[in-house]
Amino acid sequence: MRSSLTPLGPPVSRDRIITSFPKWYTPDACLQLKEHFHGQVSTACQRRNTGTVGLKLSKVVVVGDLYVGKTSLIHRFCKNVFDRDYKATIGVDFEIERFEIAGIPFSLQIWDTAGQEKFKCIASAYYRGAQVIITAFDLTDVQTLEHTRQWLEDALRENEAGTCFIFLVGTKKDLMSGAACEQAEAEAVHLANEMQAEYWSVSAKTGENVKAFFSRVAALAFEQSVLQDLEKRPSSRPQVSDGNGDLIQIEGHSPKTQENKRPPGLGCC
Ligand SMILES: Nc1nc2c(ncn2[C@@H]2O[C@H](COP(=O)(O)OP(=O)(O)OP(=O)(O)O)[C@@H](O)[C@H]2O)c(=O)[nH]1
Ligand SMILES: [Mg+2]
Repeated sequence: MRSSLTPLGPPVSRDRIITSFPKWYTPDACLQLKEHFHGQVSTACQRRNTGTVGLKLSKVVVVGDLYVGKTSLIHRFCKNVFDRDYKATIGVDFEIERFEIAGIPFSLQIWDTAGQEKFKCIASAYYRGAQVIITAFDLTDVQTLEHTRQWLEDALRENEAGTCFIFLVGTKKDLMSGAACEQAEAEAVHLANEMQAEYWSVSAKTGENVKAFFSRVAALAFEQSVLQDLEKRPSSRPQVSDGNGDLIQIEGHSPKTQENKRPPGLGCC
């Protein structure tokens, strides 16, 4: 993960305060099923011992075909607006969204990229250093789902293997209902599992699931950032798990738990 330092700002708005771990959309395609912050993370937050996590920006990159609704999704979350007119993104754009998670400030830098082929080489220059990759498709257009594999491959090529959380997001949920929606979601869940991604259906038009989705993204990125920060610290004593996900220290090793043995971002359901 590549992060940059950002100055402290005014207090975050109430709806960006996360106190408990946000839930997945469906247990059939989710990155982790646990409902609480990692024991070490909770302890670090309580002790305000989260290092530089509160001062950094975590990079989120949103990719997918043109017209699937990437910009609309980001604008719904960051500005609470929806524009029915299509204005193609040219190259890239970004928004910074501030949270308070378990009492610690945390910011996402959300990169909106162009889906149009002619802008692809500009957009792909910004894939590097992503902690989260969101691959978006239009629930009403199955071809856009098929193309997400390629979008993901391109984004992963610019990042270290196993370091990114991957989300697959079906947009325009307001246009789907009944059996057609169930069918589209079932196909997407299947692909999400192949991609080792977490699946969400959202609507930028109605706002359905948009806040819940980004809260989930923020919480997973935050937890990973705190764990990485803790791991980087020199430890004079080795540690063993006490069986509850917390650690007991012994002589001379760095922290390791059941939960962080697998590189975060690889499906762990
Ligand atoms: N009904 C409905 N329309 C949506 C939704 N999200 C986006 N749209 C519409 O879909 C069109 C494309 O949306 P954009 O957000 O501009 O798509 P994009 O993926 O950013 O497109 P590029 O920037 O070209 O890659 C616009 O006309 C939006 O109003 C949604 O949730 N529901
Ligand atoms: Mg756009």
